[in-house]
Amino acid sequence: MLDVRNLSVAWRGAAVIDEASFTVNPGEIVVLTGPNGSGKSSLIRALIGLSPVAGGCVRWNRRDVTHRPFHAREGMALVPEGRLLASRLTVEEALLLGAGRGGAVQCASVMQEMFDRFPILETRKDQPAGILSGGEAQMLSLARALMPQPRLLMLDEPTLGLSPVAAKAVVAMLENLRTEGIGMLLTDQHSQAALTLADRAFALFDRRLRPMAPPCPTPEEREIAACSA
Ligand SMILES: Nc1ncnc2c1ncn2[C@@H]1O[C@H](COP(=O)(O)OP(=O)(O)OP(=O)(O)O)[C@@H](O)[C@H]1O
Repeated sequence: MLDVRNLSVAWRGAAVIDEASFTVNPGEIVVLTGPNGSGKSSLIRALIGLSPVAGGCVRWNRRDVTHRPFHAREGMALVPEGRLLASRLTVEEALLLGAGRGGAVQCASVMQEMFDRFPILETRKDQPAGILSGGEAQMLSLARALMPQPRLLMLDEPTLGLSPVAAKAVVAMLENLRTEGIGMLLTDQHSQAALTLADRAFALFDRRLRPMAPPCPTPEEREIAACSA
């Protein structure tokens, strides 16, 4: 589904990523970990055209989209790091903003689907997004990214700054999305929580992306870890 080959990223000539290669398939969770400033955000933002690509290519459903505009990447969605939601919009308005090009009827039905997935958002739908707690705001970011019904979600540090309970709720939601066949690429500095989810994981260090050893847990090991968490 997503095939990244020898992708290099550079900000104003300063290399951040050298020749990263990996794939993400439907229903697969791929984790990128690495210290602060290693280039995790730059890498995932390059995949949707927000960071400057210095070489290599991004293939999306077998099409080269490396230098194509964002609309050529329909089916990809980004959940950015931190609380980037416009604080004065209500929860409902913030979701509508994520809906994209669907008609009113389709939009209403997807919105209801989001409220079914995230009941807390329905109870807060008329309130400003800016007053949500960290965990609720993360749920809203996730719901907003799901509104156009993507097949690949890219999540930048989805559990950063959350309480253990809120982080667990996000992780459970990602597990559910995986069972629905949505592929996910997520960055996580504190790799432990993310690695319990990972089908494959890579570490970014010295601009290079390296497969992580030891291998990621098997599905059975993940289930045991989830039960004992
Ligand atoms: N818009 C930008 N313009 C210039 N340089 C940038 C820009 N965004 C990121 N960088 C640089 O790219 C490098 C990697 O930053 P990036 O945010 O991708 O790392 P990260 O691994 O996501 O860090 P963190 O874990 O702290 O969020 C840093 O040196 C940063 O200063």
